[in-house]
Amino acid sequence: MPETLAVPPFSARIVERLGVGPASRRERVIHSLDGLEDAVHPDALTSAGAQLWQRVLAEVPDALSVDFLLGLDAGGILPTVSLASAAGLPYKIAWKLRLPLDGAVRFTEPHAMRTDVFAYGIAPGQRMVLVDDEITTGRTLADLTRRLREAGAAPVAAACLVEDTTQGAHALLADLGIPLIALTTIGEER
Ligand SMILES: O=P(O)(O)OC[C@H]1O[C@H](OP(=O)(O)OP(=O)(O)O)[C@H](O)[C@@H]1O
Repeated sequence: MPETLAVPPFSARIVERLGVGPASRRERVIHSLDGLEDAVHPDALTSAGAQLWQRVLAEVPDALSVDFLLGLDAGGILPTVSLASAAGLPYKIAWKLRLPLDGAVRFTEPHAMRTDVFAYGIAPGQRMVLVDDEITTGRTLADLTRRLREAGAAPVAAACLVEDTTQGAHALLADLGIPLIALTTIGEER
């Protein structure tokens, strides 16, 4: 019996991609289907955040010293809140919304209908862990990483609930010096 991880249904794209990879991998994330018909117990959210934070700390011990978590609108919001709660760290959300605020870090989500995303209130020297619900190509987090660095900030790692390992995200982010830590994966084992 494979380990079942609590992954509330934050993104329709996760559900769409459950057909990727061997059945044993699907069983590990099948819990994400629970929320399509049944209400999700809040313990699932708490558990997902706690498990993911333990994995982040195992790979990036200095993650505890970051200034905040930076999550992505929209699917990344709930995992960011649950991870921040587990970590005891503050969080910010990068919004798909242009607001009349100075100094926004603008980055691109290539596949989205609204491609422009804005991280507000980023200051030089700030360190952060990036958070999203599911990572497919990794191109969104790669562009965010580059733009944050241009602004003088320092992303140190990325955390997600589900990584599709067929799309090269791990290698793309590793090339940028960003370890990608996933609660679970779909697709082939790395
Ligand atoms: O690894 P990538 O290929 O860059 O894709 C990852 C992004 O795709 C999803 O967002 P999406 O816009 O599909 O949904 P959302 O707005 O509901 O978060 C997901 O939440 C990530 O932000």
